[in-house]
Amino acid sequence: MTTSTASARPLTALLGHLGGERRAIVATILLVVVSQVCLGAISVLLAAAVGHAVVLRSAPPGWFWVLSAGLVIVRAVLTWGEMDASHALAFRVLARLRMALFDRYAVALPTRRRENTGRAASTAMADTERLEFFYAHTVAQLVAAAVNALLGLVLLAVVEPVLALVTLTALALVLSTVPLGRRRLEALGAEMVEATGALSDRVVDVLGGLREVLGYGLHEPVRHQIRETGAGAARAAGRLETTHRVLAGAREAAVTLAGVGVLVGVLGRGVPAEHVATLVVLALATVAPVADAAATCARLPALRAAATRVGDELARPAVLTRDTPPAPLPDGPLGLRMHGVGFGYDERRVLDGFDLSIAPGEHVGLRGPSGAGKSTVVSLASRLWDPDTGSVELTSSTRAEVAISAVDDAALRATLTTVEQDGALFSGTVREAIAGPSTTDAEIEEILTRLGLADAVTPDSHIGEGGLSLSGGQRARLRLAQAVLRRPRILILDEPTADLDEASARQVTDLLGTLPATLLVVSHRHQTLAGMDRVVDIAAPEVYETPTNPRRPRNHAGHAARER
Ligand SMILES: Nc1ncnc2c1ncn2[C@@H]1O[C@H](COP(=O)(O)OP(=O)(O)OP(=O)(O)O)[C@@H](O)[C@H]1O
Repeated sequence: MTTSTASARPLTALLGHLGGERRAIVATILLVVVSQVCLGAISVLLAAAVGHAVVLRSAPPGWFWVLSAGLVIVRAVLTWGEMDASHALAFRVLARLRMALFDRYAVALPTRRRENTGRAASTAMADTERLEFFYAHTVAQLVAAAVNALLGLVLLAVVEPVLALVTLTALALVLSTVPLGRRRLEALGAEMVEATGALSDRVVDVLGGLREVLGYGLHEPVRHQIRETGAGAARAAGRLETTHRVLAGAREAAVTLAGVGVLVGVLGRGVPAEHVATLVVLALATVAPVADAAATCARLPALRAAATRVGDELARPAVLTRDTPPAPLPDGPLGLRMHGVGFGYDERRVLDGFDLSIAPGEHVGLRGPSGAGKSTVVSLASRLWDPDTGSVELTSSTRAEVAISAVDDAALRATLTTVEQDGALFSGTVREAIAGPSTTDAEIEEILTRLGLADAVTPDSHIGEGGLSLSGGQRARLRLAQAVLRRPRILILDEPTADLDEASARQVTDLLGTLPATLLVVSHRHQTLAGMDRVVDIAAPEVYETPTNPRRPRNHAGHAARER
């Protein structure tokens, strides 16, 4: 669910997110304006040369060639510079818009509520690409057409006011095509953006669930859905193109009218024959760029729809807030305390007044019925989301507690590592997938051995996209290895042994028992929970089990007695 900013000027509103690029946009506009005027001047000079040669049967004077050659050189340099500048600007605009969106997604988390990420992806990828072109090229084109038209009209008015009047009429006709189909273009543009968003949703869904498509034989229904959604997008695009073509025809007619009108005016007013071509070309050079700009304006509704979607995404309410300045983390072992935590997805409450306190260095298990909210506790304890009520704090034996929301994000991630139930591994080698910046191969080999993976993979083994070439249990253990190699002070694990056989689960439990980190482990498996100092039942958090792991030396003296 997004909150619409409903900005009346969505394209202008996004300028606020382009920061330093506004200067570059102005510079590109200046380049394009001068380049456009040069082009107009070259066309008019050539027409003058032709008129001179055909009617007077003589070559134009020397200054003419010098001026023409100078303009051609200036235009060539400007075109080159403009291409260079506007391409670079387009990339930077794209990067800025995407970074602004990703920054917002990082605190607004579309996945927190059951939203389809395809739409967010479509906005971040496709809409931003449409807009990149607008800020880097279109604005400059519109301004250049306006300046060029103004100069052309002034020149024509100086030579012969009637010609300026005829050209002005043609310009008015060209411009009248802009509001002409506007409502329809707006509706069709919004429909097309909506339809391509829906298509993106479907495609992202199917790509994410390819195995299910194969496993359940869903080819036909999936194909049908994509075909239908694609056909909807194609129909919207088709209607949009037809409207554009009709309007383009009207604009061509207006440009032709300008040429013919000026020709008639010139002939009627007895202008010398050698100037006829010059004046007709001047009129055409005045009107044609405006016709191109009008064609661009006709595409603005689709761009406005894209800008509205980007603006809406950027206005998503944050579910993570950042305190500034960030609070420093205490040194030494850290504990974790959740106090009176309440949380719900949309209207549905999952946690209400939830309390959990883990002493520095303590290993705590969390269990409870399916759907009771254990993974939600993991997300809140890891600060992937913020609670609606209550607090989550990091505690230390030497300093006052620090609200987890007050800790700088990078410092928090270096301190607290979470292994989620369905977490992903990146493709590449085992080393690339699991090693931290200073991890040695010896450390990787040691942990692979301890987790029973050394026979299956080496640091150089390729694991495929998302670890596809591994079994589910191997993937789960590699994700654990990745977390352990980061040497976090707090490690939070959601079902680390769910995919494992007894022997592998025992290896994991044994490894966890030797970790100096503070541990919170969600599990349904008795054997895994038995390795913890203490187990909390989420359904009855006030009832704490007695320590189940006499093998592990307790390094959090006093805490357990206090809790029980
Ligand atoms: N992203 C989400 N959007 C909306 N509701 C959600 C979301 N994630 C979980 N829920 C709902 O919140 C409730 C708690 O889910 P959670 O995954 O925390 O339970 P759990 O105790 O970890 O379950 P399990 O043991 O089955 O993994 C469930 O009813 C679930 O449907």
